[in-house]
Amino acid sequence: MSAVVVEDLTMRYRGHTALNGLSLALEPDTVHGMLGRNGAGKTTLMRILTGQEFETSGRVEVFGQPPRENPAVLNRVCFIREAQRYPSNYKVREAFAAAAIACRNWDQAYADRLVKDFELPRDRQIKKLSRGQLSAVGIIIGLAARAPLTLFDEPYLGLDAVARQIFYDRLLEDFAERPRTIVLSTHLIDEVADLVEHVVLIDHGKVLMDQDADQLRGRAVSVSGPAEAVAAYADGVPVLHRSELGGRLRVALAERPGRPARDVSVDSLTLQELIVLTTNQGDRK
Ligand SMILES: Nc1ncnc2c1ncn2[C@@H]1O[C@H](COP(=O)(O)OP(=O)(O)OP(=O)(O)O)[C@@H](O)[C@H]1O
Repeated sequence: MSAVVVEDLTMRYRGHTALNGLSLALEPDTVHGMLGRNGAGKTTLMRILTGQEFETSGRVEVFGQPPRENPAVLNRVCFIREAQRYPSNYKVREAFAAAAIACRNWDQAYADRLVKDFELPRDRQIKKLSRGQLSAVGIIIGLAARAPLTLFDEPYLGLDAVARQIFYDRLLEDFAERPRTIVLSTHLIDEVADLVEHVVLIDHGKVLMDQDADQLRGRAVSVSGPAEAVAAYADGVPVLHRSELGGRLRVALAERPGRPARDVSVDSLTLQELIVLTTNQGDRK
């Protein structure tokens, strides 16, 4: 059974459609990357999945039930947002104490290890933390909560590269021992390219791409060379982008067609390049 099923989901705010007939199924025990441009609808979708917002229309099920005002679902969900707020006078350790009460699967020993990894000052007031330290608080709560559905919405604003790597490493280690359904929304696509198992690309409130990462890795290519040779090589394959200069042609292809001629060069596209090209192509339609 899918962990999340969304069918024809629409969310309209006054005068604006944030989700526009979006359909999606997320497999359980998988790390999903949720990608898309600013304003694509990612946060709105996550807010609906976690019962913080109610859809205008459509079907939403999390673990087989609608999340709306449903403790049986919401007790199994943890949502960490970019600008997570805590009561302003809380100290770091008090935020964790509150999370321990709210989260059924909370692992305090694991939270303590993560506090050391991120070098967080436990006794400091949350409002005095640096931007990155504040993000680390959310990440620790999201990991130590061990919720069956954990959603991280751009969780690492201000977090330095070392701390981001600690997050990715701990997430993978913990996921290997305790598989659960994780949704990670991020704009740092290449950083998470090896971490995510499944990629969902949202654009203008719809799903533009919904694929296993393994199928995407190394599949899309950039091809360049003499225009005629490249055109012959690319024949019949979906073209994501095309540019021609002085008899030389460069195309980005959604799939690698096979062995190229000797004067045609073929390079793999990164996940980020593929996402950008696919989004641009979607926007042109
Ligand atoms: N409460 C609201 N009232 C009106 N419009 C809203 C509201 N919340 C979100 N929107 C609009 O809905 C669209 C989707 O917003 P959303 O926050 O879901 O995007 P996002 O994909 O998470 O973007 P980002 O990557 O910038 O965080 C945006 O155009 C946003 O301005």
